Amino acid sequence: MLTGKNLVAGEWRNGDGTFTAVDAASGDALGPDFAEATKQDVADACAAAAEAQKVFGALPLAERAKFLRLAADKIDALGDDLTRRAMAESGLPEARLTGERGRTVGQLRLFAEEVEDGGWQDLRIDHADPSRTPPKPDLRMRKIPVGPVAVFGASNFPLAFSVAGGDTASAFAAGCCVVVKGHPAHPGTSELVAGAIAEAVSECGLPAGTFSVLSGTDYALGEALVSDPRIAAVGFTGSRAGGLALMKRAAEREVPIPVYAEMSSINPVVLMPGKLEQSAEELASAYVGSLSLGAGQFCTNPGILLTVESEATSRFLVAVKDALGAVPAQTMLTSGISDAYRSGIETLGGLSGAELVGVGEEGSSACGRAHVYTATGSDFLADPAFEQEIFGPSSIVVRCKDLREVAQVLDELEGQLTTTLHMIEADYDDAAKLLPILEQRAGRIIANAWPTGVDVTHAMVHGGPFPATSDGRSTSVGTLAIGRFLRPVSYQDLPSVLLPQRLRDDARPKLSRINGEWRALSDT
Ligand SMILES: NC(=O)C1=CN([C@@H]2O[C@H](COP(=O)(O)OP(=O)(O)OC[C@H]3O[C@@H](n4cnc5c(N)ncnc54)[C@H](O)[C@@H]3O)[C@@H](O)[C@H]2O)C=CC1
Ligand SMILES: O=C(O)CCC(=O)C(=O)O
Repeated sequence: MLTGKNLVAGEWRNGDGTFTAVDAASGDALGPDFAEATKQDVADACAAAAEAQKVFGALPLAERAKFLRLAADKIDALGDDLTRRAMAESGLPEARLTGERGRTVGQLRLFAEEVEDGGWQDLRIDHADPSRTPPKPDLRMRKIPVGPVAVFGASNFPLAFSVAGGDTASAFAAGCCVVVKGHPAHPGTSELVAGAIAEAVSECGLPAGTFSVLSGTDYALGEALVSDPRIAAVGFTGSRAGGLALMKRAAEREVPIPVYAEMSSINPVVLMPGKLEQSAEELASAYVGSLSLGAGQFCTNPGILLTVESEATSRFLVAVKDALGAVPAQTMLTSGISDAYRSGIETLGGLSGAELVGVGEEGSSACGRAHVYTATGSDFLADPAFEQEIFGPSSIVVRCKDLREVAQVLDELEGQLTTTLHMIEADYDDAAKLLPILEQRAGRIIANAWPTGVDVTHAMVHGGPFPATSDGRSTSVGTLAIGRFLRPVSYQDLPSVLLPQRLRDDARPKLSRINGEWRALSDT
């Protein structure tokens, strides 16, 4: 079924040389050979995207929504072939990938509803007042797509953060054409999804340049894509080094562009004393479950847990050791990622004050073995190396002498995607004192749950201050993500016939801001 070719504006192309997909568990090659996309492919995909942008960016919202829904249907129709290929390439289990497929099509459909709602256009009208000195002009504002977006597929979510993942869905919803740099760890999965979207593009009568997918192993491919003058913004999920390199490239362009990169986060979890006293064993088992989920390959992994030194903390650590003993080693996404995990663990274990709490079961070299370390608050504060993200099933329990030291550690941490408080009512006064710090540190604050697992909704923020993301003012999950790929335009004193339809006096948008007042449809 697979051709190994890249999708360049509707055309399936061979490239310059080939690379091989690898079965994550066995290390065996998976056919066919995959084409390395060329610089010419980048140039052609971007030129076609710029042309297609004129049509796709101007589509009526109902048609844009129809395209998103058809794309979701086409991915659904790939059925188990898609799941099986993603399982082989990523080593992730069937249940996880079935769930991820549901999330992927679900978010395309949610964005379709969001497109139709139109509230994200943020329509504003300020009527003219010729009697004012100086005369006040008529001003009408809406948000429009920024232009073609480059999306870097992530290795750890081969569906929900890849070819048709959240970045692609939100860029399409904003009205932007998309050129994807496919992740070389799952080229077959990428090709299947690319084919589904290409069919939706064609059946909706959209220009073929609306969507392209270029896979390859060479960083030069991603650099060429970010450098292309027709690309207007970038979405990325991956390593801190990769995100920083692409941000630098984007900033050095003749016309710099924004890069929305989600990179590195250790997601601090605080066990408040009242809750820990009551539920040490239960918390330990849930903690080990969260840190080892999906071989720990989540940017929301709870990489650091903070407690206050006590008898309950000792009980918690014993329970963590016991729970870890039963955690099977799980296949990691790539040999590079499992090598990086092993070396990260070795570095952490060698830091002054780090003590091993326990380990999971041992597995093959393709697997990640769960590890939990502990250190005191003062050892942690003495060495910034403790807060390096280790991508995999590991975490560190930091034992602080009191809640002031907990606050101090939180205050010293870099920006995070999430922060979590486990608490009972008796802890609320102390929790209230920590909240201002947590808000400064992260994009999402969680109570009595674990950070892994991100709901795709309207109020979700999957973002946070650097290095969690390159721009803490945005999110890569949920409908708010559309805002990354929009820019505002004001129309001053334009004759009504030349105005965008939704800004005319006879239009009835659901919500708009007229002379500063919010108007719902029923008021107009
Ligand atoms: N925090 C997170 O959500 C994630 C973190 N990671 C981290 O990244 C490491 C490597 O995993 P990958 O998924 O392969 O991420 P990666 O950042 O190495 O690669 C992601 C994509 O960006 C491209 N890329 C990376 N560096 C580039 C550069 N300098 N110039 C141009 N293109 C570049 C790659 O070709 C790939 O398509 C993991 O060991 C882990 O530490 C990986 C996935 C998610
Ligand atoms: O936990 C999730 O569902 C999303 C995590 C994520 O964005 C990531 O690991 O890259």
